[in-house]
Amino acid sequence: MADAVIKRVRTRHFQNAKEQGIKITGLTSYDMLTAAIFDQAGIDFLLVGDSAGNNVFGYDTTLPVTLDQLIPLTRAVAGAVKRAFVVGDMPFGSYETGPDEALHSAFRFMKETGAHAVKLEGGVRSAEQIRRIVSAGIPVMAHIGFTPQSEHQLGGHVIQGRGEGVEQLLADAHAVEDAGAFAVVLEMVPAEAAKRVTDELKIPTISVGAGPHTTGQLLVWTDWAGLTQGRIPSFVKQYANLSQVLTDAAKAWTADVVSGAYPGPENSYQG
Ligand SMILES: Nc1nc(=O)c2c([nH]1)NC[C@@H]1CN(c3ccc(C(=O)N[C@@H](CCC(=O)O)C(=O)O)cc3)CN21
Ligand SMILES: CC(C)C(=O)C(=O)O
Ligand SMILES: [Mg+2]
Repeated sequence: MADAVIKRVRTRHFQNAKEQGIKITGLTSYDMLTAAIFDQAGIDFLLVGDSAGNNVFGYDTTLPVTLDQLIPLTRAVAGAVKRAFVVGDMPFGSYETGPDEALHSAFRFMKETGAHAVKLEGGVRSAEQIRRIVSAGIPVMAHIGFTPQSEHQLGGHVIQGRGEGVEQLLADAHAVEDAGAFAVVLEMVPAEAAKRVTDELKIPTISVGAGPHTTGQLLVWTDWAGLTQGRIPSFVKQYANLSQVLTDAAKAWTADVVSGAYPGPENSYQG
C-alpha cells in the first residue's frame, strides 16, 4: 500500500487495499526509535503488541502484560509516526469480562496514547466487546486463529483452522466482521484456510503465519530483524541480523576501550 500521496493511513486504506488487491504491511513496534524508522520506510501499520511481554519486559508469555505497561509504549510509538496507522493491543485481562470493561480499556488507549485503533483477541467470544468499542467510534482490529493470550487453553503454539477447525475459524471471522471490525489478524492458520476466510469476508485479512493469500502481512519486528534470542516461529523470515550487528559493535568497542583506542581526542573535551 506504500503510496506517497497518502498522508496518513486510515481504515479506508485498509478497505481499499482489499478491494484493489494491494498488499498491506505491518510490524510490531514498542518504542519511538523503531517506530520512526518503520514509518519512514513505508510500513503501513505498527502494532504495539502485547508481545512486548516477551520482547521488552522479559516474560515467557504475553499473559502478565498490563494496560499500564502498554500505554507508555503506545504513546511513544504514536508520537513518532507521521504516516503509519498505530494499533494498541488490548492485553489479557483488559476486555474479557464484558463490553463495558473492553470499552473502558479502549478509551484508555485512545485518550492516553494517540493510537488510531485497538486490537483484541477472540472471534465469537469477543464479538460483543468489538461491537461496543466500534459503537463508540473506535476502530477495532480483530485477531483469530492462534490467540497467544489463550495458549494454555489451546495447548501451546498450535496451528488453528486445520481440518474441522476451519468451521470455527470461519465462524470467528464472520462474527468479527459482523461486529464491525475493520480488519482481522489470522495467526498460525494453514494458507488455504486463510484464503477461504479472505475470500468470504469483505474486510481485509492480515496474516501472521497464515500464508500469502491474505490482504496484508504482520510480523514481530524483533523476530524479523534477527534480534529475538532463541527459537523463533517458523513462519518468520529474517530480514536482518541485529543480534550479530550489536554483538560485533559491543566487542569492537570493548577492544578499543581496553587498547586505549577509545576515546580518541575527537571524543574528548579539551581545555
Ligand atoms: N517474539 C515473538 N514472536 C511472535 O510471533 C510472538 C511473540 N513473540 N509473542 C506473542 C506471540 C506468541 N507467538 C508465537 C510464539 C511461538 C510460536 C512457535 O514457536 N511456533 C512453532 C510451532 C509451535 C511450537 O512447536 O511451539 C513454529 O515453529 O512456528 C508461534 C507463535 C506469536 N507471538
Ligand atoms: C503477533 C501479533 C499479532 C500480536 O498480537 C502481538 O505482537 O502482540
Ligand atoms: Mg498480541
